[in-house]
Amino acid sequence: MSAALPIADQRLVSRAALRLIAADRRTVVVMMILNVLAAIAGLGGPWLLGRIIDTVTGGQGGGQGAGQVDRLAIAVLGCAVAQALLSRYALSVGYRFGERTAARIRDDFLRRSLELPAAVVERVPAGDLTARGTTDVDAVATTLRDVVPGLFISAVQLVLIVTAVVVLDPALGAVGVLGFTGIWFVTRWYLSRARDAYLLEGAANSVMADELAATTTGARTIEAFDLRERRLGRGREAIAETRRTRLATLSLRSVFFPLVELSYVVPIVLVLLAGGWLYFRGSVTLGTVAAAVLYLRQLVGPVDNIMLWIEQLQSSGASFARIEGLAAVPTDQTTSSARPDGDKIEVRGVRYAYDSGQDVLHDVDLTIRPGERLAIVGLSGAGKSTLARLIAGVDRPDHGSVTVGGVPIADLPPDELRRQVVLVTQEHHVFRESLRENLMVVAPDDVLKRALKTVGADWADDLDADLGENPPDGGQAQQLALARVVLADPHTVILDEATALLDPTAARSAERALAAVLHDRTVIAIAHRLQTSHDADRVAVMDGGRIIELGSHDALIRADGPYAALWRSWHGA
Ligand SMILES: Nc1ncnc2c1ncn2[C@@H]1O[C@H](COP(=O)(O)OP(=O)(O)OP(=O)(O)O)[C@@H](O)[C@H]1O
Repeated sequence: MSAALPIADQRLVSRAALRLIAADRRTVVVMMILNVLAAIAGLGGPWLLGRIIDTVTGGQGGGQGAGQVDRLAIAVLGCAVAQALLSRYALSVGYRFGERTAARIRDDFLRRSLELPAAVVERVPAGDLTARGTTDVDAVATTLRDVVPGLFISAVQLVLIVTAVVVLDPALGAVGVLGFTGIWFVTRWYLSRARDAYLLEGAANSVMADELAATTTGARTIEAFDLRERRLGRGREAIAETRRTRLATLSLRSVFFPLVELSYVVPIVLVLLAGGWLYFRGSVTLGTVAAAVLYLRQLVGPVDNIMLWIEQLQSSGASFARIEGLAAVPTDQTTSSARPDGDKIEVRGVRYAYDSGQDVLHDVDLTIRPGERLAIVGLSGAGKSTLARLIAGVDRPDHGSVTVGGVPIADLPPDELRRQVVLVTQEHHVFRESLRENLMVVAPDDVLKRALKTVGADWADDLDADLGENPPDGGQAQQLALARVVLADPHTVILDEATALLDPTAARSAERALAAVLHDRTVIAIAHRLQTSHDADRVAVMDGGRIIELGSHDALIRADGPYAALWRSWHGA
């Protein structure tokens, strides 16, 4: 168990973000044009106010001056209305862009989750995939919808306002821009720490989700083995770690925002000082100084938003890196284009270890002849299920090869693999769908019903029955899984405790029925019952990750080796 899913590096995240923007580039262009127009309209106000001040201080009294001021004031109002309308329109275009892009991310996540090799999904902590698919996807979707459009507007406003101050008076513009450099250093300090801190927070969330999932799904086991205290301890540790990582990001924010607040005052004070000095020297008018200060005051809005959103971008950037991490999972699908030549399965010199631990299979050699019935027996932990997974193409051997018709089984594309080998274990998933959809194939009703009947599923007469509302019990789910195998009709079926959840009579009848359907198929059965190995053409005896005996039941009994001993112990002799 356990290796967590990878996290995408910054290069992959940037590339993914550019891909999302490119996918909706027309909207992005419209958004950009609307924002530029809105920001230009916003620039009119301070400039016109500066002109009003100059008109009044220039001593243009009387009717002519008042008329001029009235016209300027109406223009200020016009600019404000135009800015509001354009911004509103830009924002709604932005929201639509955000929602569409969020839907794309959700869609990609679902597709990538489904493409993950089964062996990877089995080994990653369940909470990790769940947290990425819920908390992380939601965080990115919210950011895309609310933050990205706003950030865009603010960035355009920022550029235009700074340009306006410089055009208004280059000297005052230079002082203002100089005053804002403090924010640059504060932001750099924050950004250099924030990504790692948010990644740690995301990882802690995953662990907590995993612990909670394990506690809820394992409720029965916890009760049976009195593991309450131990689970509580694990839960508390996970909660404490989540709190610690959240406090770390919180403390970064608690330094960042006050420093940003302070940085706003600096450029205004500097421009007032420089403006006053230039005014008394007669280099600028009072209106120009007032307009420059108003512009710098206007900068506070967009810069404030950008700072706030940079913060949110950090946390959702970490979420996006976790979502994109799925793309970095090696899909292991070196799908072979070669088609198997025949149905013979060959296991040659196979060694295998779980997660780079110790080998649990050592130099296993086995040839399975088409149409034969092979029973694999051995004590618990001998390696039977591991060998079954390799033959089913779920895992790949670390050394050696497992092939069908000369092609490595794990390299077969999923559709081809399903036609070749199907592994049936006691873990069957029943989807919250109709019985018909749960059978996984499109076939006429009578074919589906015949398959269900074959495996003794007499309860399953209504193909439209909603299994989400009336979930089948363990035995019924097992019959459903066996019916899926009958319908998939592969040439090799591996049964690993496939009937363990049925009562002995039902199990015997399901096995017999299955044997009838699979009479010309290759069947590999991990044998837990005497009858299975007795009825097999050959029996492979495993011990300590090796095949130590191979032959027919009769021959092995005659040889009086480990199988004969096992057989006697099964008999209770
Ligand atoms: N997912 C896993 N991660 C790590 N080790 C594993 C995993 N599954 C099995 N093992 C180890 O591999 C070895 C072989 O296990 P395997 O399940 O193949 O044996 P088995 O003969 O099928 O046993 P059983 O009859 O109890 O199912 C055992 O030592 C087991 O602990």
